[in-house]
Amino acid sequence: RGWTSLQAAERRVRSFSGSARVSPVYGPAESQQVVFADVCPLLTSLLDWYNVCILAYGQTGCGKSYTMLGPLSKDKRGDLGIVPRAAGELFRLISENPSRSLKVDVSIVEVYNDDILDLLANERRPAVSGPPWEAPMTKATKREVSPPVRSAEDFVALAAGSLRFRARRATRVHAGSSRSHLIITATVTAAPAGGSPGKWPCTPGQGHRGEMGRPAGGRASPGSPGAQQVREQVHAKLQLVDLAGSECAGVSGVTGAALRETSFINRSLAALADVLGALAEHRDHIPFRNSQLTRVLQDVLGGDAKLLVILCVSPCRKHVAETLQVLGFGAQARHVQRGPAGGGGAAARKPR
Ligand SMILES: Nc1ncnc2c1ncn2[C@@H]1O[C@H](COP(=O)(O)OP(=O)(O)OP(=O)(O)O)[C@@H](O)[C@H]1O
Repeated sequence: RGWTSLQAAERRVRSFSGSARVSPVYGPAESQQVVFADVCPLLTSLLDWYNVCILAYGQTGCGKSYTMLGPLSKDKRGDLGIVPRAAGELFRLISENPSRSLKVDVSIVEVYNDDILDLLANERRPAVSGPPWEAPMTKATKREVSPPVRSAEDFVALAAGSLRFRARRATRVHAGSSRSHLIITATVTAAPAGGSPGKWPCTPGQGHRGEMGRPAGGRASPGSPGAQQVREQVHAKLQLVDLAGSECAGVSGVTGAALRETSFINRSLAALADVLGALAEHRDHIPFRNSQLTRVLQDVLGGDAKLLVILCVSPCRKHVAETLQVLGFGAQARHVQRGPAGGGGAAARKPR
C-alpha cells in the first residue's frame, strides 16, 4: 500500500497532471457503479455528436478488463463493467427521444501483434481450441456486415460472444492476461429529416463504421450553424478500449510467442504515448500511422473528441515504478487539449 490514503493519491494525480482539475481515485473496493457514475455523462455527449473514447490503461493484472468489462465469471452480475453499463445508458438515452431516428452499429476488434482482427467475424476459432496466438486470425475485412444493434441486450451479447475469441495467456504476473487491445466501437447515426431507417444514406460498411484515418463525427445542436447537418446525416462514435497491459518481460517471465506479443504490446503503447505527446505539444505531424492501435483510435484521439483515460495501478509498493509510469501516461493524456469539447481527463483505479 504505497499511499496512506485516497486523498493523498488524489493529490499525487493532481501534481502529476499539473492541472487544477482533480481526477477521482477509486480504491480497490469501490463499486463498478460508482466508477460508471463518473463515466456516464460522456454518453450524453455522444448523442450531442461528439466522438467519445473511454480507455483503460495500466500495468498487466491491474484491473483494466475488470473495469471495462466486469469479472469474467457470470455469477457476479452486480459487478458489470463500463461496457455493459454504457450499452444500457446509450439505449436508455435513445429511448428517451423516440422521435429521433437513430441507429447503432457495433464493431469489435482486437489489435493483436499489430494486426487488426475482427472478433465479430464469422470465420473464427475460439481461443480454447488452440494456443491463444493462433485463435483470432480472421482479418477485419472478411466479415459479413452485421445489422444495426437494436438494444443494450444485443450489444452486450455481441461483446460477450466476441470476448471468447480474444487472445489471452497465462503469465507469471496474471493467469488470464489479455494479449491484445480490445476496441469496441458503437457508431450512432441519425437519419436525415424525413428519412426512415430503411433510407439511411450510410449503410453499414459503406464509410461510417470507423474506418481508420477519416474523421467520423458530425456534431450539431439545434439552431447552431451545424444544425443543417442534422437534417442531412450525423454520426458519432463511441470507442470503449481495454488496452493490453504494459509489461516487463523479465517479470512476467514470457518467452517465445508470448515474448513477441509483449514486444508488440509495449511498442503499440509507446506509439499511443507518442501520439498523445505530439497532440499535447500541438505538433504539425501526429504519428497516428506508427501503429494499428493509433490508426484505429485516430478519430477519438484527434479532432474535438472527448477522451477519458482510466489508469489502473497496483496498490503494492513493489510496483511503484510501473505505477509512476502509468501516472505519467495519464498526465500526458491530460495535457492534450483539442477543440471546444476539451479532453475528458484521467482517473485512477487500484485493483483488489
Ligand atoms: N476492483 C476490483 N475488484 C475485484 N477484483 C478485481 C478488481 N480489479 C481487478 N480485479 C481482479 O484482478 C484480476 C486481474 O484483473 P484484470 O484481468 O482486469 O487485469 P488487466 O489489467 O486487464 O490485466 P491484463 O493487462 O494482463 O489483461 C482479475 O481476476 C480481476 O477480476
